Amino acid sequence: MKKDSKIYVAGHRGLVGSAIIKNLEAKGFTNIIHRTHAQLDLTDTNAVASFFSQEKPEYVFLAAAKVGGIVANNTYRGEFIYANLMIQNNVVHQSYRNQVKKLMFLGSTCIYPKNCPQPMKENYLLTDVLEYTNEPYAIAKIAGIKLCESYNLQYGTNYISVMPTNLYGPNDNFDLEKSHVLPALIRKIHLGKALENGDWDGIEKDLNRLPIKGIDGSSSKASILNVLSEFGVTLEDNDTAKVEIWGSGKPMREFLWSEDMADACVFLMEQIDFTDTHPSDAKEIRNTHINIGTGTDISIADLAVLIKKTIGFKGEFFFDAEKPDGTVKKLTNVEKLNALGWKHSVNLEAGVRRMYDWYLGR
Ligand SMILES: NC(=O)C1=CN([C@@H]2O[C@H](COP(=O)(O)OP(=O)(O)OC[C@H]3O[C@@H](n4cnc5c(N)ncnc54)[C@H](OP(=O)(O)O)[C@@H]3O)[C@@H](O)[C@H]2O)C=CC1
Ligand SMILES: C[C@H]1O[C@H](OP(=O)(O)OP(=O)(O)OC[C@H]2O[C@@H](n3cnc4c(=O)[nH]c(N)nc43)[C@H](O)[C@@H]2O)[C@@H](O)[C@@H](O)C1=O
Repeated sequence: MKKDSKIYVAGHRGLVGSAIIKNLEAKGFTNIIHRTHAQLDLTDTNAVASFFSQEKPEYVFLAAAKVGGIVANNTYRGEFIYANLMIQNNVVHQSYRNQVKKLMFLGSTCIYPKNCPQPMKENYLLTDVLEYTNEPYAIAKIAGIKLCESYNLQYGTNYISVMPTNLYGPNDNFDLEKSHVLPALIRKIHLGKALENGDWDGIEKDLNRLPIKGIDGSSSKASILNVLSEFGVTLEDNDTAKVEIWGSGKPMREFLWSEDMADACVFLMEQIDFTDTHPSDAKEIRNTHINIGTGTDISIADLAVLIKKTIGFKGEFFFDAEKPDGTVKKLTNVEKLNALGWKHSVNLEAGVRRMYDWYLGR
C-alpha cells in the first residue's frame, strides 16, 4: 500500500476497526475512508454497490460484522448468520466488481471444530462439527473465508482472510448482556469494588456512561442494586460484594490486545499476497486463511482472578452453571503468522491493566 492509497476500513468505530485506523494513521497512511453504520448499512446491497462505485477504494479492511459474546451469539442466532453473510457478500462482491487491489476479511477462531486438536492449525478447518452456541456466526465466517478463497481462485483477486482469537481493548463492548468475557468481567468487578467501597459516585459515573437495562446514574440505590444483581453483581448483608462468572470457569481462552491485532492486519496487508498463503505446487488450494493469536491461553476462573488483582476487588466470585461454557479450549497455532515475521507484543497482564485504565478514562 502506498501512503496515499485509498483505504476503506469497514467497522471503523468498533474494537478492531478503530485500532486499524489508529495503526494506519501512525504508519503515515493519509487517505483512509470510512462510514458509520447509520451512513452505510453494509447489509444493504444497493447502498454498498453505490458506495464502492463512487469511492473506488484500492484496499479494504472488512472489520464490520455482527459481533457478540457467547450468550448474544446463542440468542440472536438468526441475526448473526443473516447480517454477517450479507455484510461479507456485499463488501467482497463489490470489491471484486470495483477492482479493489487487496481486501482483508476478518473471521474468528470459532470457525474450528468444537473438539479441535490443540493448538488449532489452519488446516483443521471443516474437519468436524462446530460448537453449538456460535454455529450460525461460525458458518457465516466459514462462508466468508470460502468466498474470498473462491474469488481468488476463479477471478484472480487478492483477498486475505485472518482468523483472530478472542480480542479486547479500547472501544470494546461493555454491555453486560452482549459483550465478551473480558470487558464483561472488567465492568462487573469494577462495579463490585464500587459496591464494597460504598462508592456511589463511581457507580453513578459508570451508569451514566453506559446505562444498564433502564437504570442510569440518577436511578435510586434500590433499583440499581436490583438491576446489578440481575447481572450478577451483588452486595451481601456483611457488605461483601459478589460477582458472577458465567459457566464453570474451566474453559480456556486466548486473548489478544486489539492494537496488536490491528498491527498484524496492517502487517499482513502490506507484506503478503493471497499466493503467499499456500504452497505454489498445491493441487487443491484451501485453508488459505491465517490465524492471529498469542499461542497462550488461560482459564476463565484465572482470568477473573487476574482482573480482580488488577482492579483491587476484595469480594468473592460465584459460578452460574446455567450459563454456557462454550468451547472447552480454542488455542490458535500461530506458526504460520510467526513464520511470516509477526508476533504479538502486549501480554495479558499488561493488556488487562491498559484495558482497565482505558475503561476508567485515564
Ligand atoms: N471482538 C472479538 O473478540 C473478536 C472479533 N472478531 C472479528 O473481528 C471483526 C471486528 O470485530 P469487533 O471490532 O470486535 O466488533 P465491534 O462490534 O466492536 O465492531 C463492529 C463494527 O461493525 C459495524 N457494523 C455492524 N453491522 C454493520 C452494518 N450492518 N453496517 C455497517 N456497519 C456495521 C459496527 O457499527 P455499529 O456499532 O454502529 O453497529 C461496528 O463499528 C469482526 O469480523 C469480528 O467477527 C473475531 C474474533 C474475536
Ligand atoms: C470471540 C468469540 O466469542 C464468543 O465465544 P466465547 O469465546 O465463548 O465468548 P465469550 O467471551 O462470551 O465467553 C468466553 C467464556 O467466558 C465465560 N464467561 C464468564 N463470565 C462471563 C461474562 O460475564 N460474560 C461473557 N460474555 N462470558 C463470560 C463464558 O461462559 C465462556 O465460557 C463467540 O461469539 C465466538 O463466536 C467468538 O468468535
